[in-house]
Amino acid sequence: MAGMRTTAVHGGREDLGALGVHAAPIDLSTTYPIPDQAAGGEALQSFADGAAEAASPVYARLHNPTVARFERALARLEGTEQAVAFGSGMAAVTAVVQAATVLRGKSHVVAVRPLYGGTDHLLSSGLLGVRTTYATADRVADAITPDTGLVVLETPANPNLDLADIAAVVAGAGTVPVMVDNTFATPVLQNPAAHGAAYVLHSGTKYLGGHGDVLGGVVACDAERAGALRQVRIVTGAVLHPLGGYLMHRGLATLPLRVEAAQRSAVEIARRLAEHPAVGAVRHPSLPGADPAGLLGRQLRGPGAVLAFTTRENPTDVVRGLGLITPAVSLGSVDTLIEHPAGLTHRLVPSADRNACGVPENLLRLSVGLEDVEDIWEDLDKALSREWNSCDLDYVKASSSDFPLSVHNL
Ligand code: MET
Repeated sequence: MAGMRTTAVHGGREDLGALGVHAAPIDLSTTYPIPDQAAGGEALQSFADGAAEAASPVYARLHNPTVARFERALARLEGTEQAVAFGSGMAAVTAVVQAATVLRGKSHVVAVRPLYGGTDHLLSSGLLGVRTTYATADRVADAITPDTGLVVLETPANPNLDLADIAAVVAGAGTVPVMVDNTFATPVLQNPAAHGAAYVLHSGTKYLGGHGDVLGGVVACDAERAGALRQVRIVTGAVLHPLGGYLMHRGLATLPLRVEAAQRSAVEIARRLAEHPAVGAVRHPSLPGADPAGLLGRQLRGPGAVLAFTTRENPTDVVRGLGLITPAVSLGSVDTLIEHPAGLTHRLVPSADRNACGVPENLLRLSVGLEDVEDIWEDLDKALSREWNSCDLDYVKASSSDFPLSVHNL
């Protein structure tokens, strides 16, 4: 079997030699000529029934060959039979919830916090017609009811890098399928399907695209579940644009190298932040005590390149003092990004719920990019030291206990 880097480069390119091209073709057709109306009707019916391919794509909402290449490549990296791409990560989450609940006559979801704030908000809003019970990873079994259609887990978690044992959550879920958001780890560092996850979700906007210029989502799973996801995608129209499919497919070729390089810098930045007097707690799987269940090496092949830390001063003032690092949501881009979860990515999660799952007001999330590590550190150190030098020492003493790292409520 080919190695990860080889699969990343060659996945979805199997037919290019026969086509006589080197770069994957981009098919922008919205509709396809159907000389034989009956055959076109049969193809349409096949897609409506969930087929991955048919004699003609018929219409771009049903199938797109460029997007299908990206899907095949991602499925190979995740070790699943198939993958289904969507116009955004949130469209992908929505389709999984719809396929696992409404399509199966269920209306209850169990979710482990923290999750990306948009996912948390979607699940708690009731917009999709489901009720959600939030449980800690070790209490999932207690929250399951006969009406539960899906368990939702993100590990490493957005934004605080909490780690969960996927196989243990799958065991707790019993016959209920588990969706794991694998956006932070990428298939380079973790393959949740190998640990029993039924759906492996990515916001492709992050590491898969990798350059901050494409919005998309993708779900890797078995062929049967992929068929149901395609049925949902066809009816709801939550498709990925072919240019998005092309860019995410292209991004996969360099994914292992980008993740490995950013991860090396993140380990160093995490170590230095942990010693900085202006920093409270640092969350990164590489740090001592961050992986009590011993998941590194068993489930997670590396700690990744996203970290989080609390500041002893106002976090927005720290961000204001940065010059090189980009103040922005999202992650997994070539440049280092920093954001304030309580104010941005997790703003729509009630503050009491945020605090209960280890996302305090003074937490900053850092997605370490591909710059020289010394330049990233110089920028961070300067911004942190400026705040530290001007801060009130009484305040520092009073807040030195930091935040409870692993306090969650059912
Ligand atoms: C609109 S908030 C955004 C995006 C992204 N999912 C993140 O965690 O940063």
